[in-house]
Amino acid sequence: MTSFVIKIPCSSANIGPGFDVIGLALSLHLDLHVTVEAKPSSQLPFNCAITYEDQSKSVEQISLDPEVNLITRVALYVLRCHDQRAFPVETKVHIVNPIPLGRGLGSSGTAVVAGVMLGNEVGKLGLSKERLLDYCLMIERHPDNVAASLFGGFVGTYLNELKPEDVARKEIPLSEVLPAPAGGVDTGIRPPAPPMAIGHYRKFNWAPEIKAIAIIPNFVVPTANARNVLPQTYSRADVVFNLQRAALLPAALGSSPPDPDMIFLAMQDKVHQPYRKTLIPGLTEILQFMTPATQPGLLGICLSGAGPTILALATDRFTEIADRIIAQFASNDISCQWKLLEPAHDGATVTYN
Ligand SMILES: Nc1ncnc2c1ncn2[C@@H]1O[C@H](COP(=O)(O)OP(=O)(O)O)[C@@H](O)[C@H]1O
Ligand SMILES: N[C@@H](CCOP(=O)(O)O)C(=O)O
Repeated sequence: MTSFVIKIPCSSANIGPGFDVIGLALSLHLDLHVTVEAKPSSQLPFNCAITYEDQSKSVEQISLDPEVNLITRVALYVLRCHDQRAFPVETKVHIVNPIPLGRGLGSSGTAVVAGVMLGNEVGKLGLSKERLLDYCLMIERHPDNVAASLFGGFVGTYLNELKPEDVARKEIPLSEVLPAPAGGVDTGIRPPAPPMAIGHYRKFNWAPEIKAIAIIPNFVVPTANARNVLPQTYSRADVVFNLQRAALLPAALGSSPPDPDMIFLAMQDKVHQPYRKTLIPGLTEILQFMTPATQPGLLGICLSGAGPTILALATDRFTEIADRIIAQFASNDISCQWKLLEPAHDGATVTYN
């Protein structure tokens, strides 16, 4: 028997102006406890049995069918790109998930990273993390959250300009990458493997004094919906506004001691947050009602990923800051939980028992 644990941090993407570019891995981890037994005890679909421990108090039921569950479906995609049609006999995957679903803390990106790591490990494929990022990008398609979860820390990401034939392969519909479940039947179709080097990342410094407060409202905003409210085109003024702030952000968050006014300014955004206010009651007020001048300890506030979670960066007075944001949500009859998190510098790890 082989057994190992895959650990993946959640993420907060964008950090204000870095829409689809900047991500931060945070200290809330999805764990997969995996065992592979050489002898089958029963006939399992695709040789895989899933158990799921929800520590996130989400209402959504996560499927335990390996063809449907996002993590095992992604693992099967990676395996099938390498001519392995199923998990090795007999794979047991126990998922322990404290990341709230659909709240902007990268639960789906973390699950996709978990899937590629799982496929790589059980298939003994020996793929590098750089190559695994290609597999993630065939599914998630924006690199900010998956690169943070895979590599850890505070990252800037970009997509490479690919050759025309590779562009076509990268843009293959998701339904061909992750085909609809076929009711336990193996269709034998080999899915499209990703082109090489779709995306890349660079780690930035993070000042050790800066902590992340995640204020998590009790409602879901699916990332797809939050992307659908964004415009197709932007004014030059809004693009320049974001470029100016995104260029400052890594230096602002990497400098010790932190400069609160510089960080607050560098976390402003005109590309995604103003449009997402239609999905998150009170968002505009929440992003503006306190500043480092009016709240000691505060450095900056932004939407975490596609929301609805709010990320407040701070050096101290964490409870006070969280309580003030929670009170703002409460004025719109929205209740929240909150967590004090730190950057997770290690990214996704595998530990053999
Ligand atoms: N651990 C998991 N296992 C299986 N599916 C997951 C897991 N985490 C997230 N998902 C899927 O991803 C969806 C949330 O994705 P998304 O809308 O992108 O929100 P988020 O901001 O949390 O990533 C969930 O509704 C669920 O279907
Ligand atoms: N850049 C993306 C990030 C989505 O992150 P998630 O945590 O909400 O999945 C976006 O803003 O749409």
